[in-house]
Amino acid sequence: MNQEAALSVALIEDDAVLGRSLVQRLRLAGVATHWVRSAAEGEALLRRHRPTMVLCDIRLPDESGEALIARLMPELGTTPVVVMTAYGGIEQAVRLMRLGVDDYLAKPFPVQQLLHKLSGFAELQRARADPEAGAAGAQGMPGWRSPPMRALHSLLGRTAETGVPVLITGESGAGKGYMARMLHDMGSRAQEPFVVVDCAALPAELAQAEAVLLGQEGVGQGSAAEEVPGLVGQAGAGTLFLDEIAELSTALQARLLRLVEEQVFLPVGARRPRPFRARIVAATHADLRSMTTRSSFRQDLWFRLSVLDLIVPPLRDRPEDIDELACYFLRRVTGGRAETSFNFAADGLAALRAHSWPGNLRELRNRIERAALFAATSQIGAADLFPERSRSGEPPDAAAGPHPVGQPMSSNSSDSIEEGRQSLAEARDLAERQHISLVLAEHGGRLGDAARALGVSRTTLWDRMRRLGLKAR
Ligand SMILES: Nc1ncnc2c1ncn2[C@@H]1O[C@H](COP(=O)(O)OP(=O)(O)OP(=O)(O)O)[C@@H](O)[C@H]1O
Repeated sequence: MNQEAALSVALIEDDAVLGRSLVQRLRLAGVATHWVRSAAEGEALLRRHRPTMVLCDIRLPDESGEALIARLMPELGTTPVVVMTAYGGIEQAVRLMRLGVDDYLAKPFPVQQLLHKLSGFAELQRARADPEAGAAGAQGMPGWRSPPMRALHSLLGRTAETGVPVLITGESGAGKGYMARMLHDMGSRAQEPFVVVDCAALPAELAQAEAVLLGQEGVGQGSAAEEVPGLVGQAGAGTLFLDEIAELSTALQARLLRLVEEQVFLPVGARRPRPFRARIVAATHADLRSMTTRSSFRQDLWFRLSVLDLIVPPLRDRPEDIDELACYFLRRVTGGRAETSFNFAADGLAALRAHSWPGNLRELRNRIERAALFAATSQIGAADLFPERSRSGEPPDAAAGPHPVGQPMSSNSSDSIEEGRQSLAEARDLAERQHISLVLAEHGGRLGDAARALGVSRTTLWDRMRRLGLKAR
């Protein structure tokens, strides 16, 4: 390992023999090691010292390592935590990783394994500290600071190499698609195709949908007849990502079940099934479990898909991630010049932290992109990010025609209405237009979701939009 002198481990282990031996071996490898033997001492150590990595035993004399970590996790930030366990096996490891633990070592383990993990974490920390770092750095991986996201990251890492189906659930815009892509990129499938199936956009007619999904044999005439591969075949040995899986028709659910259970698929017109080698990752914001009780989703398929159930928490449940994500989106929109061209004013950051983010990361990204486009100064403030809250709105621009939904409405002051020129009806329509437009943008233009968020029926929303001159995207 390089730069060992800079590495340090906080070791919390009550077993004197193992503790002494680990200290010796780590010091020999040039790793500064602080060893304590109880949870209380561990807590005191971690409050005054931030190591490269925390290595903690699960059974401690005064408190369990699990309880200690659960309590300290919010303060540990991005400091990696590895637990040593002789008991419990995988169930315990999964529970610990849900707490935010980064990895575990089953006793007895070779010290080389520990050193390997340590150097990996050190590499990640260097990448995070370096703004020019690549995919593993802060630019490539923002929003993983909070305990639930750290836990998810650990789970992704552990399962990236396995082929088990994964079901990703979470609110709209929380990052399910992003997570699916990460799972693909983290394993050896990264070199293989990542094929997205938007289940909501498959043709309504079964034969057409089957052809898109499974492919079709004998397309064309006579000897020129050939097989047109479907999305399933195109996935090869990579990942087949089934987005919005709850939208899949009952007939296609049956085809998918065969794919998952038997690892084969039959293109339209083919006599012999083809082998299926890709990993299936499905995502939905719907509650599949309750759909199975209403028989709108097959229970057997749900069981098969949810071997590993990853829940992406909504942004409001991980406030620790907001600042980093906001800076990341700002850097992206300004082509990496955030520090020199744009910055968040204090009230801007405070407003971002206080918002409840019903549209999750998509809403955050949209608001920042819009603010960077329309902000009057290089300091992005609360009014740039939440223009709908400011008293002065923008005038309905008759000449511009209907405003496309999902795109921000201008908050440019030159467009704003001069005080006293608006009738009450105009002011109300303007506020309504802005609000509907924003909620639709937050929900990716999906009328159903936006209607739910606005507390009206789809038809009412559609009517209002028509009357206000708003067009669906
Ligand atoms: N950890 C992350 N870091 C950076 N950007 C992210 C992260 N997670 C999500 N995003 C971005 O946030 C936006 C929304 O994410 P994504 O499309 O994955 O959400 P989703 O949960 O799949 O939404 P939907 O259910 O509406 O399809 C995308 O632009 C995505 O690139």
